Amino acid sequence: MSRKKSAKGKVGANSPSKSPSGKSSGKITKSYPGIAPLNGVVHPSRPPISNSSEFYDIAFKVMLVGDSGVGKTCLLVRFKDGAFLAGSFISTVGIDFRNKVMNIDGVKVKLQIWDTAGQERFRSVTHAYYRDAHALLLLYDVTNRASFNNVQAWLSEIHEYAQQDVVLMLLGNKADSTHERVVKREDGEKLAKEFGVPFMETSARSGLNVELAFTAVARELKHRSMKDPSETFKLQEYVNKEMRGAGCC
Ligand SMILES: Nc1nc2c(ncn2[C@@H]2O[C@H](COP(=O)(O)OP(=O)(O)OP(=O)(O)O)[C@@H](O)[C@H]2O)c(=O)[nH]1
Repeated sequence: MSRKKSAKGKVGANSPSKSPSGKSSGKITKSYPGIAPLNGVVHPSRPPISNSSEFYDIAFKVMLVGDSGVGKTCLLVRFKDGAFLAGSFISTVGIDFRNKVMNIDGVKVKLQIWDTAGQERFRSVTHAYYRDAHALLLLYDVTNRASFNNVQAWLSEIHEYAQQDVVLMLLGNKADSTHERVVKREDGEKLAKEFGVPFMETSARSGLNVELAFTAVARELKHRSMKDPSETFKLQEYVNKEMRGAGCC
């Protein structure tokens, strides 16, 4: 698979966007064409529009944020294509997205997942996208202490630019890198607890918890949008239960 990332960085310029794998994934505009109205308005299996090729009932925008190199693009590619982008690291330029439709208890939930550039120089570009995000996955790299130390700064940024009720989850990525690990799982758990954010470790390389992270977010968003009082959903409890079930951690 090509390791080439989107290299346009012309957000709002209506230039065709390239996915991390080099495939076209649609146009980048701030009006997000092809996405259902905000706050999870339910559509009776609406037909595909714009660049989406699958039917869905509800759609949400999810953003991946965190320092450069923590594995945002790799996590997205693992989730979308089930593959790992090995090889030399090429930083994302600007912002890009890919769609995935998930079946959550018979409801087709479409996630439009935005992969942002972690580099400081693109920060003003990504700020513009926070406001429309329904969920944010904030990543750090368990082999990079600085990326963990920066989590607090990312949370401040999120509080400043994102919606107040945005679904948020902290992910400690590269959990496969046992020898290079410098951030313990307990440290991630502690920090997450401190800020009241659900947490889990992931690995884009091995696939550990990647599907689970997106499924948990999709379930939370679906639950919120359906507002079914008979059903309660607690993201962290769901994640813990699923991980125990999988014999993990
Ligand atoms: N061992 C290991 N390496 C990973 C994992 N995820 C990503 N990497 C590697 O980390 C490097 C950076 O990954 P990217 O996904 O490009 O990082 P990013 O967060 O998108 O970086 P920016 O685009 O600069 O924001 C690449 O060399 C990947 O191969 C993982 O789970 N395990």
